[in-house]
Amino acid sequence: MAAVPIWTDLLTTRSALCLGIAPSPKWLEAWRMDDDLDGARRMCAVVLEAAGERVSVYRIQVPFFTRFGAAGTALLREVVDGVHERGSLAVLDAKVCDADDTMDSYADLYLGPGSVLGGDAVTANPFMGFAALDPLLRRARDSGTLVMVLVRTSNHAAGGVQGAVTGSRTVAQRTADEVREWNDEHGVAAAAVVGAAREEALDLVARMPSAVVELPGLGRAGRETRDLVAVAAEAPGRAVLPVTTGVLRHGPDVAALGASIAAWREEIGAEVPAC
Ligand SMILES: O=c1ccn([C@@H]2O[C@H](COP(=O)(O)O)[C@@H](O)[C@H]2O)c(=O)[nH]1
Repeated sequence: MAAVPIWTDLLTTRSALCLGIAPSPKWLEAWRMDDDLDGARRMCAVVLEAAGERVSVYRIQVPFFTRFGAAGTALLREVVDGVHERGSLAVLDAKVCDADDTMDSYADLYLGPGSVLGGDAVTANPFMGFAALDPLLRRARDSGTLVMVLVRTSNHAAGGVQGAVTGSRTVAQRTADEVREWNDEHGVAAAAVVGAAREEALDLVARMPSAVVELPGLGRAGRETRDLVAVAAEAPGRAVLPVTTGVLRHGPDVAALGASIAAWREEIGAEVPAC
């Protein structure tokens, strides 16, 4: 079964670059903007103006909006609408984790045009067991959206849990296999976050042949762009390469941000083959 067509179309025609939108206290201070709702609104407007239609996907950090309460949630919806006006897709990075009908309520909040926030994907944590994600995955499938399951994250503490061996596989490998099985059985709605180093990432991506895979790490110290591009090359039309720090550090100047986005596109685009 193939990856979701709209994702493949955008990832191949616009490049695999995904831009992070993160109106955090840290970035608002660095951009000399007030750490309040107006500051967050200004920052998002600058990011969207600089990137325009040059990125296929925006990864929006949900807590940096919801920390402002109901008004922050409304701003988040405005930003999702702005992403859609640019013909791009919005990943809502909320890392949800729960079970049963609680997951349905997360779908009501995050997934699809009829939801509160209108996202095209939401990130989800499988720590309660992969089967606990099922209600969210079904809602994603029925709304043409994706659940990006944390298969292997890039933070330093992740290895202790995700690298632990259960039977003959690591937890990350087992989760990757569960992503594949879900897509094979129910239709493609399970995507994956794979923030591992090159060899481990290659193995995990190969285990999920139909899944969209987000490969974090671009622009981070200690991560080589060529390694990420090599992994993305094994997942043509379904690899998403997010960058946040590597672009936002050039802000708030719109031209400098735009130049950085163009440079990242070139750096990854030339080497990621189309389908
Ligand atoms: O494995 C993961 C998955 C998500 N994140 C998130 O990324 C941002 C940092 O983005 P950069 O593009 O690296 O600047 C961070 O806020 C996490 O929420 C991650 O770090 N690792």
